[in-house]
Amino acid sequence: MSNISLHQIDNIYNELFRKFVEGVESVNVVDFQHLNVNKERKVTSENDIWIFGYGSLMWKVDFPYVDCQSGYICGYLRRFYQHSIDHRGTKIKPGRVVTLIKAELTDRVYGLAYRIAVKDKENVLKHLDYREKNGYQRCEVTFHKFPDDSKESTLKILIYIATPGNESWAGEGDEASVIKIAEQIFTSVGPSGTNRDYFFNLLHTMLTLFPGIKDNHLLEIDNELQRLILTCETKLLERALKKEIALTLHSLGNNIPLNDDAVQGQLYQLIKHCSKVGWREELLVKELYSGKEK
Ligand SMILES: N[C@@H](CCC(=O)N[C@@H](CS)C(=O)NCC(=O)O)C(=O)O
Repeated sequence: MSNISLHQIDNIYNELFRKFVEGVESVNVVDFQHLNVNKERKVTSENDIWIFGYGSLMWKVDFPYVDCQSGYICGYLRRFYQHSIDHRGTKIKPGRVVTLIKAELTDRVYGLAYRIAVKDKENVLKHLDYREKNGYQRCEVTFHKFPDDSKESTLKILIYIATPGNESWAGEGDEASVIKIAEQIFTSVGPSGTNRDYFFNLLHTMLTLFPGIKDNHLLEIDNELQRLILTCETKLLERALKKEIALTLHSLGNNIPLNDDAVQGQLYQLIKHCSKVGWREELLVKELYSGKEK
C-alpha cells in the first residue's frame, strides 16, 4: 500500500470532501401551488373521470386534469409498505413508497382528487398504469371533499393501491417497522430521485394541504429519518469517504506521491461522484450495514 498515513487521508478528506458531507443538500420539495386546489371548475363532461392521489400523485402531477379537489377516502390507512424498484430504488436496492391498507371505516386517507377530461382519459390511464406498474392495481372508491364537505358531495373515484402479496409488498414483520422503513428511505435512490425527496415531498404536501390532520405513520418515520440524517449521516459519510480515499490510493500502488497525476485524477473522479444524485445513499447503505452503530 502507498506510504499514505491516516493523517494524510484525514487531510485529503478535510480539504476535498468535508464540504460535500457538511453541505446542506437541498431536498427538491415541489411547489404545488399551481395545482389550483378547490378552485372554480372548468367546463367538464359527465364522462370525465376522477383519480385519487395519496402519495406521489399529490405532488408529482405529470398528467392533464381539469379540476383538483382536496378530500379523503374512508376505510384505509396510508403506509410505506411498498418497495419501489423503479422510482425511488432499484431491484438490487429497493426504496419505499406508500400504498394503502384496509382499516376501520372511521379511518381516513387524505389526498387530492383530479378530474380528467374524457378526451384525456385513455392517455392518462395508460400513463398512470405504467407509472404505477410495480405492484399497484387500479380500483374504485368513494371520495369525500374536505374541508368544503359542507355540500356533503361524494364522488366515485379511481385509485391505485398495491395490495399484500404483490412482489414488492413490504408490510409484514420487521419490514413494517418504522425503523426499517426510515433506514430504507435514508439509503435509497432510484431513477426518479432520492427516496428522501419522495418522503419529504409527501410530508410537506400533507402538512400544507391538511395542516390539522395528524398522520402518525408519517410523523414517526419523519422522527426516525431526521434522527438518522442529523445524528448519523455525517459520521457515516466521513467514514465511507475515508475508506474510498484509502482504496483509491491503495489501487495506485506503493509510494506514489500525492501530487501524481494518477492520484489527482482518481481523487477528482471521487469528487465528481459526490456531485451526482444519490451519492450519499450509495455510501450510506455500505456504512449503515457494515455492523457499525446506527
Ligand atoms: N398510488 C399512489 C402513488 C404511489 C406512488 O408514490 N407510486 C410511485 C410508484 S413506485 C410513484 O408514482 N412514484 C413516482 C416518483 O417516485 O417520482 C398515489 O396515489 O399517489
